[in-house]
Amino acid sequence: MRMLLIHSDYLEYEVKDKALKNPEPISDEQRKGRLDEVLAVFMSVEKVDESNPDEVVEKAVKEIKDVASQVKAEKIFVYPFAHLSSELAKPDVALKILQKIEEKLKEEGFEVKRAPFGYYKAFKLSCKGHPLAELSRTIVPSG
Ligand SMILES: Nc1ncnc2c1ncn2[C@@H]1O[C@H](COS(=O)(=O)NC(=O)[C@@H](N)CO)[C@@H](O)[C@H]1O
Repeated sequence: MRMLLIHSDYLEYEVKDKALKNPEPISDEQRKGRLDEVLAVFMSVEKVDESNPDEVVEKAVKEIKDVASQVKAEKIFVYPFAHLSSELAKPDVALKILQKIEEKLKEEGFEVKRAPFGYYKAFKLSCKGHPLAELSRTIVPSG
């Protein structure tokens, strides 16, 4: 999994067209979303992650928690992003992993939003620009 973490004043998105034949079903209220004072995490789930999704979820949550505590972010935006890797996992596996990451981060007490999966989306992002505001992480299952 490849992650790009941007500590932001805000991230907002608006769903446009379908990018997959069968994107994740969403409600009308999920067509737009915004969080302020947020750690935006753009994530590409990779083929290699399919071998041990649970381990990837665990490692990703640990990394995100670590960065969130360093930048003192209490809100996380989980953003599916297919452009950080050329070895993408299948959409059904990717969605499950992203949903689990969202769930675990909520259990950890963060306010979390997840952008809809399988859609083209317009988005606006305001990066804070401090030294830790732009980070990337690569996570691979050990087994
Ligand atoms: N492995 C993945 N990791 C993260 N997001 C993904 C992944 N696969 C699909 N998506 C989601 O599905 C959308 C489209 O995926 S894509 O790889 O860009 N495009 C395709 O798969 C093409 N078959 C259709 O355009 C992405 O914008 C993202 O929302």
